[in-house]
Amino acid sequence: MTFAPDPTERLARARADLRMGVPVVLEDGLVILAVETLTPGRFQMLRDMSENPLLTITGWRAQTLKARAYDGDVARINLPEYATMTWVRSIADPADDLNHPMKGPLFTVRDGAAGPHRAAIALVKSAQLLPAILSVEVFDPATFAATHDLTLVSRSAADPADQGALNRVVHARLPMDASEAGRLHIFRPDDGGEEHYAIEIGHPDRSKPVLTRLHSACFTGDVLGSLKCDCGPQLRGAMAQMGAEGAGVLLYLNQEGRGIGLANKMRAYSLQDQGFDTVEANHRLGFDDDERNFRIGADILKDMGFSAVRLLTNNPAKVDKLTDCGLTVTERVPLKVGENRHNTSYLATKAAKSGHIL
Ligand SMILES: Nc1nc2c(ncn2[C@@H]2O[C@H](COP(=O)(O)OP(=O)(O)OP(=O)(O)O)[C@@H](O)[C@H]2O)c(=O)[nH]1
Ligand SMILES: [Zn+2]
Repeated sequence: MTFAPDPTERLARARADLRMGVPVVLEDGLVILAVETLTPGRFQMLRDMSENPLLTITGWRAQTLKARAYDGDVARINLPEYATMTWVRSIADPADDLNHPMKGPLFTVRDGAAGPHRAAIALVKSAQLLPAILSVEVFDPATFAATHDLTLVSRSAADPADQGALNRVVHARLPMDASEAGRLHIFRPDDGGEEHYAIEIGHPDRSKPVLTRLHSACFTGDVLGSLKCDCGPQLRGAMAQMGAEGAGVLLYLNQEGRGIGLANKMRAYSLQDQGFDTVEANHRLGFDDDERNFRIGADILKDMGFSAVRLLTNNPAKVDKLTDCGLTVTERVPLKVGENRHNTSYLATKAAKSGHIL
């Protein structure tokens, strides 16, 4: 027995380090730095360490930059001699793409293992940073990490499919506008990631399908009343329906911006102001159109004793994911509220490209 953190527990440290610009060491023998938080001092140290540092971006970002992605979902680019911090940043961040479209030629690497780079990209994504990393290889990663007091993580721990289990923390009574018979439950993952919430309304019968909503956090829509999406009215509409029926469960999942985080969502909004739609903006940033993991929702529902749901959604992917996770979705209940002149094209894009039912 030891007090030392296990590989899953070390993930939270690794995410915090990367967000501060501190390198992280992968057990496969890679020292990585997030491009978004790169500092001049550490950039220089990385260059001094190796003749050939690599800059890894996602396949989506490579597509925008017209770079070859031999590894499919990631592209490992040789860091050119002339690369400055500004140049590296411009590879990761599309903010200025339209003014400076030509950044290459970019030489993508074919040899060597892509797996550790894929894990590194998953790690910076889970830290809600731009999906781009700089790396150098080290021969003895454990000694290197110990010598420099860096966090050492295993590739399997960084795999998002292998995320930590959720634990119940507490629940308490919460009277609300939608229903005075409300309870708020808090769930905490054991990998130090975001907490998620379940709002239980009334006393749903566990032996029958429960009216359910999987709501993804949207600070702009839920709190600020943004008109760019339909989240705020959907949140309140779902709660009102549960209140009217006397029972229901709303999962408030902290997966802001379809899982890319608020800062990246605002980067996507800037790109949308340049004329790209919600899906294209995610891709130009290097993300998939939807980075959420709905298994979290399924795990919470099961933990609360529910096995069958009537799901309030216009998104068939949510139905499929819950079904894949062993829940029975007896009905998809449409939730069509909050359309306005600012979000018509956003909703149309979700219907055309993401399979949403209008
Ligand atoms: N990346 C990105 N995220 C967005 C954008 N607009 C809204 N979001 C996020 O999208 C999520 C909203 O999704 P939900 O309403 O839960 O689900 P949905 O997939 O639209 O399906 P419904 O159940 O039909 O509402 C929230 O996390 C928002 O923050 C955008 O333009 N870009
Ligand atoms: Zn929203």
